[in-house]
Amino acid sequence: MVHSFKIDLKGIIDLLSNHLYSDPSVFVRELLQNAVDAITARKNAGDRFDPNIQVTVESEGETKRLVFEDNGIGLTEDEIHEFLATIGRSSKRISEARESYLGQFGIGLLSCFMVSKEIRVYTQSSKGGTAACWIAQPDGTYEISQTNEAPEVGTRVILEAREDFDYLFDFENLQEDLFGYGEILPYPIHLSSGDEYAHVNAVAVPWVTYAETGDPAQKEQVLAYARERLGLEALDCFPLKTQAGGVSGVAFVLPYSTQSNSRQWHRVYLKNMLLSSQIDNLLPEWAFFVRCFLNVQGLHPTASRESFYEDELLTQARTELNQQMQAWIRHLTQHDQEGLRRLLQLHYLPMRALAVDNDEFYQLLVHSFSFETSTGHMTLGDYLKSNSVIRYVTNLDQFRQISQVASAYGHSVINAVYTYDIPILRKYTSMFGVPTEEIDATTYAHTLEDVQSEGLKDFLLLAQDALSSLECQVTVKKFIPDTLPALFIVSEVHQELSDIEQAQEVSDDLWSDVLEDYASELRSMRVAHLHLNFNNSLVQSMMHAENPKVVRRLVQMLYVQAHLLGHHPMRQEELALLTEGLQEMMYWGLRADRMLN
Ligand SMILES: Nc1ncnc2c1ncn2[C@@H]1O[C@H](COP(=O)(O)OP(=O)(O)OP(=O)(O)O)[C@@H](O)[C@H]1O
Repeated sequence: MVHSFKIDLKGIIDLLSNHLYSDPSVFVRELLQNAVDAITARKNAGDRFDPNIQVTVESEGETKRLVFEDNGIGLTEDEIHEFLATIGRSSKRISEARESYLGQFGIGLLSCFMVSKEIRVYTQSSKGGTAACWIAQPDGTYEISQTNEAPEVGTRVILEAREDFDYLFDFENLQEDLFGYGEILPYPIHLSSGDEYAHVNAVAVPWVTYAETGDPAQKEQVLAYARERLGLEALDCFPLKTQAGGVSGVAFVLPYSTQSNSRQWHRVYLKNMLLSSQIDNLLPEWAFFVRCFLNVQGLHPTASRESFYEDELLTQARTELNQQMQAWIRHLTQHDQEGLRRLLQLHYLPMRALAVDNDEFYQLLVHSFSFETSTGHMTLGDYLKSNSVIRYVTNLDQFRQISQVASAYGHSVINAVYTYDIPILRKYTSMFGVPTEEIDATTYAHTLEDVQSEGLKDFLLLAQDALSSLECQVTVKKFIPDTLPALFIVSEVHQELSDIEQAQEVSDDLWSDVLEDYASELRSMRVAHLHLNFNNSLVQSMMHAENPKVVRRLVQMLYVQAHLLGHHPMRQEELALLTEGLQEMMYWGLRADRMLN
């Protein structure tokens, strides 16, 4: 035996009116949507008329009454029974022109029970016949009668505010809601309450026309709208338009930085009526740096109207939007370098993160990413114009140590210490075949030209002795610039040793002893190098100086100077050398002065 489900009418009405929506003010949306659909239906039927929506608030003692009137198609008595009074039945779903309507589920009107004890409808069909009055109760009963209070053609819905919701019938609240949902509707919405009146959607919205025409001359107006209406000082804006789903709108480039994983909420209208300002499944995931205003004609909203169904059409629309956003970035790379620079500067990290993950994006942007190099700040594109190998260091100290010498040799080295620098540079090899080379200051120093000379032996012994307490090896090499007397290169181990020694200086005895074991192990590795520059005139004079005491002091001072130039932390040893050395040199200066006079 086949049975049919039974329905608890009261329960269903309660569910559909009180528990489907998160916000009671959606009744305004449902009434507005019905008025718009009724106007569309009358137009579809070929009637010529001036569409109009009139909302009036009347007060009677403490009670507030909302009168919502349209001059749309209206309903005959039969249609009232069939559509208005049949839950889940919609005239719009069965219409041939169903795509032109906003509603489809046949439940929206029930949302009025959230705020009103009854729903009263006066309606006159454009097809003629007698006008009818329908009064519905939340228990599922209704009365129907003839009336002479209906509009000439159209429908008037009357709600009486429940006490706890009468604030929703305030002029300001209604104006805000009607404006929010209907700002870009092409039909006039008039609101009046006592002496107050507003033509809610009187002002044309510039982004809607800009989205249609794409006319750059309108851009300033659109940006001004964002500034004044939304408080958004957008960096830029550009139009978006898709075939699939009939999306058209504008993307505003955000003036503040965002996370690459933070999805933006976009304000989306369906057939000119606000669907939601929190739609997040229409734009590609990487659209974190824009906020979009979109008007959609042909995508399918979910029943709660909080998002769109994930169907083929939505996928296609998303693909088109993705391509258009990429095209905009490509346009920047080709025609608006300044705009691109601002965009990359502001959304520095997320743009780089995106490029690492997304090949298309990488190809689009990698040449515009800017890096610090030993020859100044430049984009990777400019770097590659004069470098066939991408050389980079991954440590700031190393960068400081070698950048001076590298530049003099015509090598440009990239300082790749910031987040995503390394993966971005390495990816270049796999994408474009240009080799990358990670450079370490120690190995770089080995490429400097050695000086082989027996005569240097004594000098080197003396110099080495001058630095005996500093775990530093002295060599003589030839390098440019000639003006640079010495280069101090520290390996990672030495760096570690310095850190330990600094920690020892501020530790108590016990802890300092514990650290000492480790420090002495590292000390035995002797991993810091002072490379004296054979090309430098001061070094030349020093090598030929007669007095070993002078040579020792000069070596020590060059050590301290090179140490400082490399931005290495000064330990007590270096500070002591600096103080003693300066004093001694001042003393020598004074003595020389005395001898001359
Ligand atoms: N202002 C109106 N003018 C003419 N007909 C109306 C009006 N309001 C409601 N109706 C009729 O009542 C039916 C039910 O309306 P209701 O708002 O409950 O659902 P819907 O608009 O069809 O769909 P949805 O639940 O998706 O909003 C509509 O299909 C329409 O036939």
